[in-house]
Amino acid sequence: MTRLRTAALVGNPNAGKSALFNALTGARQKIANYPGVTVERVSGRMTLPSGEPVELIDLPGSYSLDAASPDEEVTRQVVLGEFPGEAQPETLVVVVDAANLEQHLVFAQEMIALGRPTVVALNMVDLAERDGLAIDPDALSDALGVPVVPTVAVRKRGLDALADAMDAAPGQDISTRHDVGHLTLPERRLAARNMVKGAILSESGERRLHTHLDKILLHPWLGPITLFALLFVMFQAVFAWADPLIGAIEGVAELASGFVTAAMPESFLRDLITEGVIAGVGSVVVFLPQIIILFAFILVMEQSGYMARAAFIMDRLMAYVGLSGRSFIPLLSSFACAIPGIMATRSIADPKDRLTTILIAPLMTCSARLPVYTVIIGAVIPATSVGPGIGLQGLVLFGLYLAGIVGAMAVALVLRRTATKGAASGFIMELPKYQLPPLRDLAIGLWQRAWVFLRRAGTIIFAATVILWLLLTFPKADPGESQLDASAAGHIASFMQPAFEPIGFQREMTLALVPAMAAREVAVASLATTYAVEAEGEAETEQALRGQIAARWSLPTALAFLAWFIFAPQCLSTIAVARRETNGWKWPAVMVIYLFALAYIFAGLTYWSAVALGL
Ligand SMILES: Nc1nc2c(ncn2[C@@H]2O[C@H](COP(=O)(O)OP(=O)(O)OP(=O)(O)O)[C@@H](O)[C@H]2O)c(=O)[nH]1
Ligand SMILES: [Mg+2]
Repeated sequence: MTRLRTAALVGNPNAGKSALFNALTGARQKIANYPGVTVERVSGRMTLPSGEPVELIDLPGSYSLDAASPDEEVTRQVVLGEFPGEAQPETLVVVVDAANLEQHLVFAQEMIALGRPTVVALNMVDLAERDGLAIDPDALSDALGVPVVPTVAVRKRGLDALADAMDAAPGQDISTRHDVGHLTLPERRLAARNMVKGAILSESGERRLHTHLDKILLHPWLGPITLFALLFVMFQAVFAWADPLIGAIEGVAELASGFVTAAMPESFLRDLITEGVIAGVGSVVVFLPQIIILFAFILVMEQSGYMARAAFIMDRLMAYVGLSGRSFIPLLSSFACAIPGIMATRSIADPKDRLTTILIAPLMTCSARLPVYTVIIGAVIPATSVGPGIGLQGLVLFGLYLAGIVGAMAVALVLRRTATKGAASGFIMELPKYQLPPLRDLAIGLWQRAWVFLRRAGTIIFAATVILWLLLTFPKADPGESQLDASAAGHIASFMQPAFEPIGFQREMTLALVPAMAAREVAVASLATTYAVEAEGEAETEQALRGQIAARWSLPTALAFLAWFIFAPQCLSTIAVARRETNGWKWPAVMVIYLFALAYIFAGLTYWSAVALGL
């Protein structure tokens, strides 16, 4: 029996391993312009020019085999053949960044010293060239003692030559390699510097611009101000740009509802479609434009190289609460969704840092909260402007995000003094080059995001809404009784209501909290469906959810509901991932309890102070 030959892509973080992996295997691994993107081993199939199939493994980036963080540990185990159920890969493809060569050659030497068939992919030569840096691959190859192939992973350049070199790799004569196995780290650094010196053909001044950019963006106080301003613009844009589109989608939903009502006879099915599917699921789908705008900003920041700088800036601020800039990227991913955010904590070496980050990740405002926030802000906060180009609604949204961040930092501060006591660990992160975000990657990223959102709407949100609609519709009300009072859902809501009455929640809001455990957006769908069922038979009060809320909720009640959603751990999947990543129920339980407690307390404080202020 012949086993499939395997080759592993290894190298420093952000060298372009996953981009190369995608180019060679046709896969679609996430690539982004900051270190620590890949945190698991991923494999795919490619065929060498000789016709031989090879299993190619993409690994997390690593600075050394003396693994520090869990993702680097994966790399170490796979490379050394210690990964459970997997043989040691025959061929190593060391990916180095031509524009950061000196730093990348340190780990490359460690790989070559293992004495295995090895090929070096001199990647990102386009960026090096753009910077005016030309490297001689042959000189580098002589210095390293292994073949060096220039590549541009994202343009699929140099792939054939790389495949040829991989084909020939098993026949390499290891004995001609310089014996570098015994070198210490400082010696490797020195050797790397000399090798780069010897291999540079020419170097020019294009890098100057980037140095200048960094002087501003990494400046002790200009840097944080820029970051803050950027985030501010992002939240303004979420409202200002999306509003016309949201209005258009709402219009389509109303048309559809009208059409179904006209075309179908009065029936169970018709009510299910108009009240459950169109009112419920539709009320969530209208937020697609906002989700896309938010992610366009985040993806551009990731791809341009700015995000790593933001982490660098945040490092100092985060040190105050006992975290490092390492936690910044997992926390930032949590703005999309806490699940990838919690997964991304695998790149944090210190276990206590990591645990703290996992516990506070749900406080970052995930995109599922956006529909809840926007619908309520749209309903109760007037669309006035409070300054040139500054809308009040965008400001409130920014405030809610900020409240989540401040809450997370406060919790981190407490945790680091109690449950996860320990010294804050240091932070090393290389800063990627600036680049114009490749449009194609942007488009793919946005498409994937939109798809995730729509799939949630079509599956989990749809299912939760239909179940809720059934519970709202049965048992049927007697004449004179309200449908909500008579229904099973109404009984559940009435049962819970005493607990939520004191913090200003109305019964349908309390009810919305139950299905929202499946996914937060369902709170919106649930309110829309409840109002649609209630309005049934009444003189046509057909209006979008925003209008319903504006008519029914007082300002203190609406603000309390917003405050609740800043903190409430309303997402079963996040709890499940926290369990998996912490190997037990203890920490997820701590998380759920503290988050519910905060949600209740802050919703209550908000409600009572708003009432006291006469709002
Ligand atoms: N211009 C240019 N960009 C590249 C090239 N290869 C990769 N990139 C970009 O470099 C960034 C990092 O690429 P990844 O493939 O995610 O890097 P990685 O080595 O897998 O990083 P980790 O998973 O964090 O270890 C992405 O923004 C890519 O689009 C290249 O040859 N030229
Ligand atoms: Mg990767």
